[in-house]
Amino acid sequence: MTQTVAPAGQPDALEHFDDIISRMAGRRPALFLDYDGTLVPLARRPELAIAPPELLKALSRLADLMPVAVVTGRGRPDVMRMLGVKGIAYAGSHGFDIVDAEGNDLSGDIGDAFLPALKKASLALAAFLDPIDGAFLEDKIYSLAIHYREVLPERHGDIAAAVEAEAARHPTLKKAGGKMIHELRPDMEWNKGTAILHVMEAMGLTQDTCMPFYIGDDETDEDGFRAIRDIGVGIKVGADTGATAARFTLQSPEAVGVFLRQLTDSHSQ
Ligand SMILES: O=P(O)(O)OC[C@H]1O[C@H](O[C@H]2O[C@H](CO)[C@@H](O)[C@H](O)[C@H]2O)[C@H](O)[C@@H](O)[C@@H]1O
Repeated sequence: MTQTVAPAGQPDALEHFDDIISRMAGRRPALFLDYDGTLVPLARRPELAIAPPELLKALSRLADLMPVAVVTGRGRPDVMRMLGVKGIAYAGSHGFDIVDAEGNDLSGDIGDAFLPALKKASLALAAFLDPIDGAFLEDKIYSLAIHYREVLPERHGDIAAAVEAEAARHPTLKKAGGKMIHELRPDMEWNKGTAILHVMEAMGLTQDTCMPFYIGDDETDEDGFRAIRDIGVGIKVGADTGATAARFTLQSPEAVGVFLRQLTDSHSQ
């Protein structure tokens, strides 16, 4: 099932832009984009990872040319507030909360059975983290992020243990990782990859007529790269991408911006 390839140095998507375009072979692109570390650089706290106006403009232009969806670990209302771009789909909480470009719900009640456990875990972990300098809980409704980026390293072990213990108390939840965060999520086979395929189906985007791109930077994005590996193009963001199922890389969110502009230009002619 896991289809991660060795970090032998995936080709750079900007250097191989023409090759990527030629893979479309007459199909229409559909663009799936992660937010943190992909569209915007990582910051000390979630509210500081602000999308610059030129990014908002670029996404708006892209949305006029092709289907665009942001697929993020953030809560959907949060990422919609951060971007505010109309005409694109938003999948929040790793795909447990999705609306299409017109604002129609695409996720139904998929995560609802997990809400009582998430609420209990949220209250318990918020109380545990409260006295720890720099630690905080981000409640994203269908998942929880426990942030420790600003915490002294000697407390990292205590935080990881507390999250493990809370996960053990709730068999319907599972612990996952991220960049200086732990997460608690519903323990079911639903992730960014299944969410992308679900959005494609809901929007009538078939692999005969459409080639999906997924651009992301983190371990949860690997699900997205695996899901589209045989039908589209996965691009991992970062200078050191490690083992990944993505076929191409981009060095930074800035390089993502350049790639998006080139994609716009190549489709507006
Ligand atoms: O799927 P993504 O869009 O990449 O979201 C993943 C997580 O991103 C956010 O946390 C990360 O970015 C923060 C702001 O730059 C940073 O402070 C934190 O250390 C990173 O892990 C977000 O807050 C999480 O909810 C997302 O799951």
